[in-house]
Amino acid sequence: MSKAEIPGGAAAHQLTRRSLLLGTATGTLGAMLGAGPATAAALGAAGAPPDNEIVDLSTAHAFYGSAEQAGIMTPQQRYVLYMTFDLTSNDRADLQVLLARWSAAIALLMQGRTVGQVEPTRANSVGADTGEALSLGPASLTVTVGLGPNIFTDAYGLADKRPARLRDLKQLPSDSLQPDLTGGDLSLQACADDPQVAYHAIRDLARIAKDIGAASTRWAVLGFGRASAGKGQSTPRNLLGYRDGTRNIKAAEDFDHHVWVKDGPAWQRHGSYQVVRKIQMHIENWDTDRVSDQNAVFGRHKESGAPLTGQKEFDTPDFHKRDSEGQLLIPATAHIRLAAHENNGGLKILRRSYNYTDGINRYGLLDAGLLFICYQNDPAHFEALQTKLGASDALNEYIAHIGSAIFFVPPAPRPGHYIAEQLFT
Ligand SMILES: C=CC1=C(C)c2cc3[nH]c(cc4nc(cc5[nH]c(cc1n2)c(C)c5CCC(=O)O)C(CCC(=O)O)=C4C)c(C)c3C=C
Ligand SMILES: [Fe+2]
Repeated sequence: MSKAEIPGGAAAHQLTRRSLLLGTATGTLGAMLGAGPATAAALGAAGAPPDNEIVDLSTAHAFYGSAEQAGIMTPQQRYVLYMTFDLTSNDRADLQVLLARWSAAIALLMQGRTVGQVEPTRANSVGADTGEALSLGPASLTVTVGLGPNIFTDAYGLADKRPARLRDLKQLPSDSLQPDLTGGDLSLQACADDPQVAYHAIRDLARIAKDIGAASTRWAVLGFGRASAGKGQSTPRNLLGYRDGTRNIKAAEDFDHHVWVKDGPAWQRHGSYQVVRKIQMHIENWDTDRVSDQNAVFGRHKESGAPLTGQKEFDTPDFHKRDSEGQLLIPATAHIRLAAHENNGGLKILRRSYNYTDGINRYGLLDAGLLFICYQNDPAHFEALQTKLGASDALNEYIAHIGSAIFFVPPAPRPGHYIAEQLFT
């Protein structure tokens, strides 16, 4: 995804204290101050340095210009605000206006601009933009729009336009879905390196939907600490303490083969199917488990991220290797054995997940988990993996799938056009 300079003094913005966010304070400050006790203390037991990453909050991604919408192949930003919406109007013109106005607004937001005046010229009128992202910079914001299965019905005259593989997900083993965390007619995935920038984008887009009378909010999750890595990124950790994203899709040919839709009408090509699962973690139970057992759950070492058959994070797992007693080193129920493409006929999905927390539940326990977001050119690929994981994954003892949704993400519009415009022609 291309980086673009923002108009109006982005370069000046670039090196202000606000515009640079340090990946790990100990790591980057340690390097600036010289290696001292703080840096030494930050080294893990394995002697590995912390993951340094400097985030440039003046980076902007382009809304127009790529065939695909931003926010899928884009290097993963640090935060997400993910929200789904219910349509509140049966008039297809309202949906059309919503997609047109959202497209224009997203193009501005991704440049770090407002969607309208914060302080209107007529002082006694309502601001078009809520203002909380003024001067925060674009922060690599991407907003990705998804269309849910219920849009493609006779009610909107769109029944014959439904993408071939868009349908509700089938019931899956391990489903503990809560209706208020499930479904939606539209989705917005706003990712940014500043959570306030992501929040502002969704808030102001929700305002536009309400203003038109086209859609209302359904469910939302604020995610942090990206739990998977794209090309060129170091692998972050999920809330169970494991590196997540080591064997994620990174190569362009894998995107072509597994992520982008290549068939059907032109308006669907370069689109993708977005599947989202809100997965709650039983963190206190996990924290009482022995690390050897935790390693067996994933089939990887906690600190290094190496497979149990290797030494380094990116060593290829050997799913046949056994110990001297004939036991598989990566157990039969290990998460990576069940999910690996080698054991699923070559099937791969793109994971773009985030950690989340909802604070503390009514029992005083940590209410947190993983907002699992994945992209693939056929949602049956997610279903195949989750059918297997839901039935046998050792991880199931520590997680519950409580939310779920599926959307078709159309390609990016050409300049001067809006998302999914061809639906209405
Ligand atoms: C249906 C697909 C998947 C769900 C749901 C899922 C949930 C989930 N995963 C982790 C943590 C890890 N997953 C890892 C690897 C991995 N996971 C999936 C799929 C789903 N995970 C795949 C396809 C893979 C790659 C397997 C491989 O090829 O080896 C890993 C290991 C590191 C990595 O490669 O990313 C971790 C750790 C959690 C915590 C979770 C639900 C809460
Ligand atoms: Fe996984």
